[in-house]
Amino acid sequence: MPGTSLEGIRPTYTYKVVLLGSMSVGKSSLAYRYVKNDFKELLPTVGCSFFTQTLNLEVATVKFEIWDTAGQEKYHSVCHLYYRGAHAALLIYDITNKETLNKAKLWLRDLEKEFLPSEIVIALVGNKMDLAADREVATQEGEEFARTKGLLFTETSAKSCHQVNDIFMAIAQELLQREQEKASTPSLHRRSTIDLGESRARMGCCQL
Ligand SMILES: Nc1nc2c(ncn2[C@@H]2O[C@H](COP(=O)(O)OP(=O)(O)OP(=O)(O)O)[C@@H](O)[C@H]2O)c(=O)[nH]1
Repeated sequence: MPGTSLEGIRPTYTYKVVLLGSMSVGKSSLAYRYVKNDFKELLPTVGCSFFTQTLNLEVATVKFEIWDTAGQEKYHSVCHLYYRGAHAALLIYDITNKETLNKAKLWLRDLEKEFLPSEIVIALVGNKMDLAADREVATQEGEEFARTKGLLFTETSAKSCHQVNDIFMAIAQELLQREQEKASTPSLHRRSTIDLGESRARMGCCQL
């Protein structure tokens, strides 16, 4: 019967996901790997770039709008504009560079000022796992920090395609679970649809 297929009744959720982290940790490479399943040695980001990816899951369609921010220090002051309205954030560091984990902790503090824990899903991501021989950050260190802060955690390699799909899938699952919880407690504020005014503001910010 028309309109009663699984496709017809499956809800669609659009989520803004921001990638945050120091310069050269691999933000663009992770987005590129996830969306294009490819890796390029040079992907410099000026200001901000934008990717979309759609996941057709059994219970819902999830559309990710992935905002890739430049890690250069000069962009840090405008970054709160990028993550405004975000549903999820990937805090990315480079496992071969301890300082990038310290910077990720500062990004987390920024996010904590802007969002309640229930408003955003945050994943801590140690990238460049293929360079484990040059590791400066032990897996346990990232894992332990993520656990104390209630973050999702994984180590990835955009280059060798390790755990890249998995972390985005974990984020999708967590967001959908929160949708279910919200549906069963209707008084809570729903954030699954994109407000057009808000969306226009975001486009403006991307032209910085
Ligand atoms: N070995 C290895 N190199 C990587 C990986 N991910 C990224 N790179 C390299 O690290 C460098 C920086 O990658 P980008 O993706 O441009 O990093 P970014 O965080 O987007 O950098 P900005 O846009 O400057 O903030 C590039 O030379 C990439 O090829 C990885 O998983 N493994």
